[in-house]
Amino acid sequence: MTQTPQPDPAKLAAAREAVALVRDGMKLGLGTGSTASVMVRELAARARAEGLSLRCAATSRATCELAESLGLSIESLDRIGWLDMTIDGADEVDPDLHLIKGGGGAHLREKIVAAASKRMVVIADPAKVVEQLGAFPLPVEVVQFGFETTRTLIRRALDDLSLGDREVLHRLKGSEPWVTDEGNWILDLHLQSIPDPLALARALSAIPGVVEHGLFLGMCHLAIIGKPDGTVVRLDRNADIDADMLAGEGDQP
Ligand SMILES: O=C[C@H](O)[C@H](O)[C@H](O)COP(=O)(O)O
Repeated sequence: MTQTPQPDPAKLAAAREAVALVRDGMKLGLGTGSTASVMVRELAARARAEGLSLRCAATSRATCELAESLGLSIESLDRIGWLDMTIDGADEVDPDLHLIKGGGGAHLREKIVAAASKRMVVIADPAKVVEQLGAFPLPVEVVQFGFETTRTLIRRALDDLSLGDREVLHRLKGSEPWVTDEGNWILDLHLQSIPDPLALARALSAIPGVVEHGLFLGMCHLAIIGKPDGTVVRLDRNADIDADMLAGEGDQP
């Protein structure tokens, strides 16, 4: 029998803390990625042990398959309607709880599900906590039609924001374009830093051909940061971030 590998202790701690927020009868959004997968496993185990009745919407095919394989019932978002809470991972979290998401290419569905939720809870390990967004390449989902034109329009928008000369790379899987669950392609914007996330978000959203970018601004209500020793830190918006939480320092996994 194939054994599930032991989860990273920091991700497990964050996932457990988030799953403890779940109440019987809730309607939940389930995120995507390695941290969200740990959460889905914990949620399924708790639901089974306590007989919780939950209705869940998944943010990707991968999460849907995992959740269903563990006995969670997945419905379409439109069938469930508004959700009580979404629990998801992130690639970066800043002190305002602005996020970069989409490292796994799921940010389009993730953003729709988060927007349909009363509360978005992000779970992450300390490496995701940053003072300023942008070291992680910003994913932008783009339709295939006119792809190079859209890429040029994005480069011009970056120029206008004094973010020119940055790499705008077509995400590949092997030698083929990486295709999202919605059948689109992804550009990864290697920006190093994003001094004005709101201006960038507005500029990207205004470009025809851009379906969705990975900036989640003002959407996250609570970030739960798991640490390798199994403890967690909760970050509310504008809470001071302890220096040792910052990426590259302190308790790294
Ligand atoms: O598209 C993927 C999602 O936005 C993930 O939540 C994000 O990439 C974090 O994933 P992980 O928990 O694997 O680092």
